[in-house]
Formats: sequence, C-alpha cells, structure tokens
Amino acid sequence: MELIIKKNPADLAKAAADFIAKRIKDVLKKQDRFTIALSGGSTPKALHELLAKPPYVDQIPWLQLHVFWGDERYVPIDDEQSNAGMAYDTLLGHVYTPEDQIHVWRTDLEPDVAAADYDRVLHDYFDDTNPTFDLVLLGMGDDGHTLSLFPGTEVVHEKTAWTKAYFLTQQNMYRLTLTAPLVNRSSCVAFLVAGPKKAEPLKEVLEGDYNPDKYPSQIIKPVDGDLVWLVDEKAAASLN
Ligand SMILES: O=C1O[C@H](COP(=O)(O)O)[C@@H](O)[C@H](O)[C@H]1O
Repeated sequence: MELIIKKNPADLAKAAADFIAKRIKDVLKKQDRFTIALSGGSTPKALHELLAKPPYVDQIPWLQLHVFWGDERYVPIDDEQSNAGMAYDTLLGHVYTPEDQIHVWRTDLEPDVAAADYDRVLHDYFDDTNPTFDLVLLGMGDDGHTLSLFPGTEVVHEKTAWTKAYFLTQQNMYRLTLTAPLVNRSSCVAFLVAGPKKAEPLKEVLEGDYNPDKYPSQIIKPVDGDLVWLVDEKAAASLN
C-alpha cells in the first residue's frame, strides 16, 4: 500500500490528476483501452475539473477510455445527488470519450433490475479470469464507507456477486454498488480523501483493528493490484 499525503485539497487534486495521467499513459503502452471506475461525492469534483482542462485534457487519450462508476445513488442522472451527473458536469461533458464507452447505472430501471443490468454489462466487458479495471477511483465517507458499502450493511461481506442494489435506511434511498470481490480484482485502486472529518475514520481504516462492519473501506485490498491512498494533511492529521 502506498500513502501519498498532500498539503491541501488543491495539491491533492493535482497529485491525483498526475497519477491518473501517468497511469493511463503507462497502461496504454501495453493495451489499447483503459478502463476506469469513477466515484461520486464531493471530493472528486476538483480532480475532474483539473482533468478537463490543460495540460491534462490534452495529455489523456479520451477516445481510449472506457468509463464505469463504482457506485450510484438511485436518483435520475439530472438529480444533483447523481454520481454520473456530477461526472458529466465536471468532466465527461467536456472531453471526447464516446458515449458507448461510458457505462452509467440505469437508475431509470427498478433497483434490482438496474444492478442486474450493470452486472450483465460488466460480464460482457470483462472476462472471468483476468484483472478487471485498470483503475478504480474511490472516496471514503466520514463514516468509513466506500463505494456504497456502508457500515453495518450485508453487502460489505458479499463474496460472489459483482453488483448489488439495496435500500440504505439511514439515507432513505436505494444504493447501487460494485462489490469488493470485483473491485479487488482491479489492477489499481486509488482512494482520494480530504478534509478534517476524514481524520478519525482514516486512522481507523489504515491503523486500527480490522473491522469492516464499522469501517467498510478496510475490505478494499486488490488481490494482485496496487492500492494507493491519496490524502490531504487534514485527513492525515491523526495518522502515526
Ligand atoms: O456517497 C458517496 O460518498 C463517497 C465519499 O464521498 P466524499 O464526498 O466524502 O468524498 C463516495 O466515494 C461515493 O462514490 C458516493 O456515492
């Protein structure tokens, strides 16, 4: 595991943009497509906005990107809570990745049907033996959740299914999520974490006892891939 600490959210976004641009460049020397899963929430917005402008927008071969999302809120794409909607506003609406290479969760379907549909898309896209995503970008909530794997939910312990839909009582909302067995088959997972509210959960996730029911981010450990935590100083403040 690699831990990269940056002074503030702006420096963090730049470090993440540099990391992503280099990763894409390196991977595309060996293959002709780069498959990325985006996250939602507030932290990736600054990163997306950086990627959408020079120098990054000119460095990244957007036509070779294939885009998925690690999780989604069960809302229409034009709802302000939509992870895909946020990514279109801040990044995908400004670059040239073909629409048929951008795979949004179908929140126009019933939640279980939407999860089954995403599962089918993923199984059509990946084979069952090789690594999956070239890069999964993740955030971590103030409660230690990642993807839509929230503390105390059964989905944290999912062993086989690649996608799940479930009703998250504390938010009174359905959530759609990739699961640990799929994400842990990725070539690289990078967490992006900023702000003082993340200090306590980050300490627990990285230095505390293993308790994924309380801190689901602990369940993310790529089997053969790289795990990188990009954090700002406020989020890192409690680390030893
Ligand atoms: O609900 C969600 O929150 C997490 C963390 O978001 P942040 O704003 O605290 O960075 C995010 O990773 C996830 O995709 C999203 O659905």
